[in-house]
Amino acid sequence: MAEKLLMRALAGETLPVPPAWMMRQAGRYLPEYRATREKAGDFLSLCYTPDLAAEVTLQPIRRFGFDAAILFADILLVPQALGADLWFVTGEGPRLEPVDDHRKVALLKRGEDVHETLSPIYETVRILSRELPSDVALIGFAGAPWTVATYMIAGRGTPDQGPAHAFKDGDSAAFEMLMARITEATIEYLSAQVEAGAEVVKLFDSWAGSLKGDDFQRYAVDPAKRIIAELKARHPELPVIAFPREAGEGYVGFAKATGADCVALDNSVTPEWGAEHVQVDGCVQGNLAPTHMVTGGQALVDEVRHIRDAFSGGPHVFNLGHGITPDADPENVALMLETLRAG
Ligand SMILES: Cc1c2[nH]c(c1CCC(=O)O)Cc1[nH]c(c(CCC(=O)O)c1C)Cc1[nH]c(c(CCC(=O)O)c1C)Cc1[nH]c(c(C)c1CCC(=O)O)C2
Repeated sequence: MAEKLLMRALAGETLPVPPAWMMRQAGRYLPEYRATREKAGDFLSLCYTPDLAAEVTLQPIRRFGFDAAILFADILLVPQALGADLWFVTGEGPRLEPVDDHRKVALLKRGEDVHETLSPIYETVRILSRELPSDVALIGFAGAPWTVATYMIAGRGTPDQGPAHAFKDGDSAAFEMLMARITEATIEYLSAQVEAGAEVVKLFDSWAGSLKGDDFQRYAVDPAKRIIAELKARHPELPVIAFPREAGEGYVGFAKATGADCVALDNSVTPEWGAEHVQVDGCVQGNLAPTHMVTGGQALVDEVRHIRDAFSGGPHVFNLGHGITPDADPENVALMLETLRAG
């Protein structure tokens, strides 16, 4: 069988039709997701029940025929595995026991100890690698250390990552220790996903855009570089997608600086800019605005063609610029794929 389209694009091949998948493709906009989540009881039980997590991973593949499946889990399972209590408040989002001083950081678990909590996730990956259609690639993932740290320090999502910036600037030794603990755990977690059958991994740095100047190098580039180097030492063929969301100028040279095989772009940059400044170094992923999945129509069709054409000169993985939202219409997802593949 010819190699999977996603693997070919990540290896640097320019394809006539790019492979496509969507961030948060298994999610609340799908009635079948909501039904399975109900069966699990709540979001975290869904993440930790391998049969059900595999089921929701497969739902968008069956319904739409994406070229890749992304493991169903969450970036906040790593803090939980490190020992910080995690829960989700319906309609509000995640809550964690804050890790906001030196003592609490020192009490976190180390590296390989995270497997105890995370082993159900590896079982989900094993089920998926058996059950996915042979032409669909399986993507594993984790949060990048800075983004994970922002939730751990504040104990919740924050609009400007203020508590994390204050901790970084106020107690840099404790902050560096926290970043190191998350980095170690992330290497172990992603490596175990690969051993279980993930073919690609993606690092989500959703809040990279709030790191300015030297901080971007130290807390977005350097940890990604370390994680990627260690993963590639253990798994030399493994492609890695990095997503330093809203990095702006920081996207330029990010692949070279970190060793990532593909850089995912959010929709604050134009595809023309991305082609000129980022795709010159290799594969890019992105970058349709998620709002098109709500509004649809001719604007969606035009924008899918625009993005496809702008990136047609090099390796490209078609995706949204951020996750699909719960108010999206599944019909628009089908229209997006049909437009993309119609040439
Ligand atoms: C920051 C972040 C989180 N989680 C994630 C990120 C990075 C990407 C991004 O910036 O969106 C990543 C993530 N979260 C989820 C996945 C699964 C795979 C996928 O389909 O993309 C992935 C890759 C499932 C999820 N993670 C979450 C849901 C919704 C939970 C539900 O069913 O109620 C899903 C499907 C919950 C979650 N998880 C998180 C938040 C802030 C929330 C609450 C907000 C929300 O509800 O959308 C943390």
